Amino acid sequence: MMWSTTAHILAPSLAGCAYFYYCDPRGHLVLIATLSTYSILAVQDYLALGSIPHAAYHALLAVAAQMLLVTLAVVAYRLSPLHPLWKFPGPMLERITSLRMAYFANTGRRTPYVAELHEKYGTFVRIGPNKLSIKSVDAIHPIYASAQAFDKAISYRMGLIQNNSLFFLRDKPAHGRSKRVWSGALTNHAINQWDGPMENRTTQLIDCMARRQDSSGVVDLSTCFQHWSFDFDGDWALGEGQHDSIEFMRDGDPAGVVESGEQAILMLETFGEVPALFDIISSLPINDGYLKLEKLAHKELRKRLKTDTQNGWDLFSFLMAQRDDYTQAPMNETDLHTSAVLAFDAGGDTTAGFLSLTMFHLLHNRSSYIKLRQELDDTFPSGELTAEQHAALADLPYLGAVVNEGLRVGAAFPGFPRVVPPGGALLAGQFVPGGTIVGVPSFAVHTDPANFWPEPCAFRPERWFEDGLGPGTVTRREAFMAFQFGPFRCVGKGLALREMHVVLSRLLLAYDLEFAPDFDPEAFLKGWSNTRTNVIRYHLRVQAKRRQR
Ligand code: HEM
Repeated sequence: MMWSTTAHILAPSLAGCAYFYYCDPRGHLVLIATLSTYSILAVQDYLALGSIPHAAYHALLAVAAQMLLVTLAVVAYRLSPLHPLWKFPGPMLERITSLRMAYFANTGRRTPYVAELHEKYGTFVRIGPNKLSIKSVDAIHPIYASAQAFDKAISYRMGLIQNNSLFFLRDKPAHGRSKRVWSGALTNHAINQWDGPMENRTTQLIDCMARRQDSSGVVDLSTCFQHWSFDFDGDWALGEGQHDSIEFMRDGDPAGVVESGEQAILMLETFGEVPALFDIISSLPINDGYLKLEKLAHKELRKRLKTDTQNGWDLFSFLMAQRDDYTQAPMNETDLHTSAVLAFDAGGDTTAGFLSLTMFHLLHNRSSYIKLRQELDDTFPSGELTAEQHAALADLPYLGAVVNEGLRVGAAFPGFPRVVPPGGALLAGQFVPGGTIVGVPSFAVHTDPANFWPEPCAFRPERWFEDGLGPGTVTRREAFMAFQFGPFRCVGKGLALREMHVVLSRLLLAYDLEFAPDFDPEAFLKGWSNTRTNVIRYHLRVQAKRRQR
């Protein structure tokens, strides 16, 4: 009896340890194996003892003992010198589990926490059992930008949900094919086609702000930016006039679609830290709240797929053309659907967040605001900025510096996770074993005095000019990671910059803006968290007065 009990506990425990050691554990398989083991043990005990409560209880004890043994073995291994990442420093808890990092990702604390860990431990920090954060510009090129840039890590796997849209593709050839299609929709020539709709949408934004002002002229600018961004994204992704339920500047967003998109990203980031748990969570029926954006995108896409407009400049004209191109792997309905959601998540929320942050810093640093307004007034003395003039905004030096600086202080991504190829790699002077997940934390790099000096944490657009903050100004452009580098870099960079240039310029030409009288800048900064996109919990509220000319 004793021998058989020991075998019941030890054999599955050893199998469990071997699985955890050799494989990337899939949560649902672990769950199924545990439940199966429990059932087998319970049936065996029932056949031997003839009592259901006893059999259930004994099996529970045996499975609990197995889980305890596996957990102890895994913890011992992760802390031991046998672990390949043994030599790298990091907090004890992160060496054992990624659960705390997942919690911080969920609460928006992950970015500052990783930056604090680098302050304490230096360039390399073990921030997960098999994960290193490397705060070094030297690591950017080999990990992200080189011809042999590393693959995306399993953090980009959405549990059991199938998602073959560009951002989630980890297979390089498939990713490359998809990227070519998206890139076609985002060339300079393609972006220029959107100047007209962008001009219309920005005129709507100016009117929308006027409509939403309260009696003292105060308006929630963060919400206006979100609505502008989703409306324009709808045009760009699905075609102008093709999405009548994504008109948030006109109709508002009573269903909370924008927030639902943020929630979905939060879920992805949280469980991206513990992909095995994502396998389980993603197979459960989840709260509908996360799916509002998905459902809306799906509804609009179904309508879009029925139209004949395949020769436009919108993303779906390109994606549908690829679907009909039989030299490529076919895009099915699910792929198109996930691409529509990606267009809103990657394009809408990101730009809106950066617009809020950049405008906040401009209003907080009045001299920068005045300099930018002067540059715009000198260039557009009538106060009018037409669609044909959009592209030329890229040549305005102070506007460019303001946008770069907004992206530098706001790009709080905690590190885009990639996998070191088999055989390992030399990164920032240290050998890192194959299979390790690595990332360079952009916020820590962007605020490192070695890369941006003086006042690395302050919003100072002048730093983007030579010696702009005095002799010895350090501005290492190779450390500027806002759009990432290499094969997985942001495909929407050109469009995002155009959007930021146009919206900021039109707003400063149209309005005199300042913080609302009761607006608290500290609360804004406290309420800002980065989960991948910037989440602004305490919205930017401004007093806006139409400028007279
Ligand atoms: C200020 C605005 C934006 C910023 C700072 C930004 C930044 C980024 C970054 C850092 C990545 C790499 C993410 C990673 O490796 O995990 C990325 C990827 C991506 N971005 Fe953007 N983005 C912005 C706007 C946009 C816009 C407007 C679009 C679409 C029109 C877009 C579409 C995408 C897509 C599809 C990817 C995935 C690319 C791939 O996997 O190859 N982004 N973005």
